[in-house]
Amino acid sequence: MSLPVVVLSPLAQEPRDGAAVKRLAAAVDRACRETGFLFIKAADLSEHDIGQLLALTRLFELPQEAKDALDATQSPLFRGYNSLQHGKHSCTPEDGQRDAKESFTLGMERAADDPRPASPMHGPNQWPPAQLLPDWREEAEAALGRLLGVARLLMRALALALRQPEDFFTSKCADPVAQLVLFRYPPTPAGPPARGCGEHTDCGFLTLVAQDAPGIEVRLPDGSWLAAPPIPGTLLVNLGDLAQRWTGDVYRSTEHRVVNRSPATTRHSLVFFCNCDFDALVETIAVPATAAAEDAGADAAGAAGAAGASGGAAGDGAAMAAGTAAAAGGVAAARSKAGDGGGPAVYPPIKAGEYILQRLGLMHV
Ligand SMILES: O=C(O)CCC(=O)C(=O)O
Ligand SMILES: [Fe+2]
Repeated sequence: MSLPVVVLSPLAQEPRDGAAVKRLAAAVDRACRETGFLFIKAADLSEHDIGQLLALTRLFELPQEAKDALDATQSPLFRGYNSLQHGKHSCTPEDGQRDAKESFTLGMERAADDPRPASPMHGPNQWPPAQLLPDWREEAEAALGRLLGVARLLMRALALALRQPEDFFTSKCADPVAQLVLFRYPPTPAGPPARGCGEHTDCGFLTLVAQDAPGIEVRLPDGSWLAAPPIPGTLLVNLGDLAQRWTGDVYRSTEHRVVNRSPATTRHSLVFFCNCDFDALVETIAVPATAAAEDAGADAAGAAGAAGASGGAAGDGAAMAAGTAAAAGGVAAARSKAGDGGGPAVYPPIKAGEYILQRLGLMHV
């Protein structure tokens, strides 16, 4: 078992090669149903560009007191620095163990006079002083923009994979709730390797990871762990719980962890957690429980559209109940299964930002 590498360039090319776009959407669909993990390659993000993104982790080379001056606990949105010794690190806080890593979190800013509706998850970052890290802020702001561009390309692929209009997700991501987190995981010179990031699922929509050394591991359906070391010129992508919820549990948000098993190499990563606009409504999409055969794609798309519009169940025999749920005015607070046959689940609609806020609250308190 290995994770696929999906090349997104057919979506950025004009004129479109329809067959290549269809193959790309099918590859994304398959990966999202299997593990929700894949590597992506985007034409305007070269290996050199990814190296430049990772160069932001030079922040960790600042003297400890300069990093402590940016402590995340000073920030209402918990943005800034988390130290190896004192910070709150754990993605799995309930087990009381601390993760062996430093991190630095940035998010989307918004000027006080911005005319858009307020978003509780937009706000000021803590920036390292320019005299200590010249150009760092400009590079970090550019990185946010670049990664958002790649995430939007991926969203278009996902929308096509789900047989939705191509702008289904991008139209909900004009000014998304997003965070960029830099990590530094120390090596393990002796003894059992320390846990860098406890096993967890991501709570949001899409996660894009640039990494310079092995360490991240993905839980496979049989319970074993698959290492996902860096592939030059690619980003590792995984779907979070919001994506799983959106697709009625058909697409997977899979557990993963980080363990730096190297005795000598420090691992750095740059992780872009991309969600949707704070007010974007996430309503379960009608997704066939089983993938349509590639050459039957057009037929399946037609069936999916019809099922969504009429609120019925159709397609390749899989239950497609999201339309039904919407027509019935929503479902009970708990998830409900579409029939007893183990078809896609249906969740009540929720605003993306509220969902993330709730989940991050759980992660960080
Ligand atoms: O550092 C990484 O590669 C991934 C970290 C991670 O899974 C997370 O912070 O959610
Ligand atoms: Fe994660």
